[in-house]
Amino acid sequence: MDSRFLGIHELVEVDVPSVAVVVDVMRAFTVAAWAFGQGAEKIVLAESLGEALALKARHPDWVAVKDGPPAPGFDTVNSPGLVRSIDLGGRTVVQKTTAGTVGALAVKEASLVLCASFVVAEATARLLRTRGCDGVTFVVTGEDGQADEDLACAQYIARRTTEVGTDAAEFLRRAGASRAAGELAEGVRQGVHPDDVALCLELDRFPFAMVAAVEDSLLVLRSCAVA
Ligand SMILES: O=C(O)[C@H](CS(=O)(=O)O)OP(=O)(O)O
Ligand SMILES: [Mg+2]
Repeated sequence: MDSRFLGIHELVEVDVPSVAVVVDVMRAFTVAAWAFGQGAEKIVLAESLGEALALKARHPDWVAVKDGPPAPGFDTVNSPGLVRSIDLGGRTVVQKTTAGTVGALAVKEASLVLCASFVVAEATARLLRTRGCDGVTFVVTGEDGQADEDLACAQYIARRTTEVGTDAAEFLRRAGASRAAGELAEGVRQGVHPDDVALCLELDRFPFAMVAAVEDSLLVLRSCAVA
């Protein structure tokens, strides 16, 4: 399998990828996986805070999530430690964050878009294996493609797709030593639960992959059971 690792801004220089894996470990796609774990039916990835609020206004039963501090109109923030205690059974979530949701929207034209983090790493690799994907573009969403928690996770999934026995330890160590992990632990970022970093480093917490596709002009993320 040919893998390339690009930041969001580098995507404008390449053709639309056939298969894209958008990685955001801290915290968008760890939060998304927890939302599905808590029963969410689907997650709409919003283009802007304004669109998220407009969708929430149109669908008051939807659960609106943003990163950073809490804000009027939003139900909660982009924190796995907080989302894990919300019952989302059958609900639609609308999520807007700085990096993860932006990265997914940047590749929405790809034939297959997966959103990933360590909590769904093996399921993501298994889906790539079963689909027989030979060229995969990994979108490293954080820090213009330099975020080591995202790059480490992307490299781990890429390796794991072809070498099933790949050990995660060194990749998880890098993520735990990343700038994002430090900022979350030190309280630099807002909307944080004390367990967030540990939850983002919980390998294969969930058995499903997460597939994004355009539905009625919205980019919708759904969990996908992988045999
Ligand atoms: O919520 C996050 O961790 C980040 C945003 S910030 O760096 O905390 O402001 O968003 P994400 O898109 O999940 O990387
Ligand atoms: Mg991030």
